[in-house]
Amino acid sequence: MENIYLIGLMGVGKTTIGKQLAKALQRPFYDSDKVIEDCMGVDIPTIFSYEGEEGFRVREQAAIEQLSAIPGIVMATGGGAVIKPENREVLKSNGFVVYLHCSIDKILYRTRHDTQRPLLRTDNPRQRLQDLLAQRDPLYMECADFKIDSGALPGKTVVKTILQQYQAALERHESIAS
Ligand SMILES: Nc1ncnc2c1ncn2[C@@H]1O[C@H](COP(=O)(O)OP(=O)(O)O)[C@@H](O)[C@H]1O
Ligand SMILES: O=C(O)C1=C[C@@H](OP(=O)(O)O)[C@@H](O)[C@H](O)C1
Ligand SMILES: [Mg+2]
Repeated sequence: MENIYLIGLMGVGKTTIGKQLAKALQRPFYDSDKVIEDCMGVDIPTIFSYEGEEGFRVREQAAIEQLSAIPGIVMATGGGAVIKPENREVLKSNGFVVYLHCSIDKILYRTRHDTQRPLLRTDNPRQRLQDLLAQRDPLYMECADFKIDSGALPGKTVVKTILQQYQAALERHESIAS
């Protein structure tokens, strides 16, 4: 319960909002993608090109498992973290899971100059995002303690709302435990 995990499609703002949340709570921040890149010494597109998505998923699972053992952290996951059932169990059982979502139009706009997301390197990124959302939305929903639109609201409001929901969940948790 102590940790906060951010899940959701590419470009919804997990990394950005996660950093702000951690700062507000004075907690350590980890981004599973960055941890994998730092560990490998290469970027995500390079890992995809050498090891494929499957190889990346194995590394992602290991990173999420290791990071989740650190108490009191805020972690931004990669958009596909929920694919593996093992990750879903780790997220659900170790923290407060926040599902960030926003419109596909907004994601396309935010990622229009991006070169770091191999899954968006396609002729039709809109279709790719729609397909990924259809596959993953039920998985995000399975894990989520709270879902919030990170496109319609200013970042500061998103952070403030998540903090309120997290505090309320902690209080509920403590009253059940006592
Ligand atoms: N609330 C926001 N308002 C405007 N731009 C944002 C917001 N959140 C994120 N962005 C921008 O959108 C892009 C994707 O954000 P990022 O945090 O990397 O998303 P994710 O980690 O979910 O893929 C970045 O360029 C970031 O600066
Ligand atoms: O949706 C996905 O499968 C992915 C999302 C990326 O993270 P962001 O969601 O932070 O962009 C990164 O993990 C990798 O490119 C795969
Ligand atoms: Mg990210």
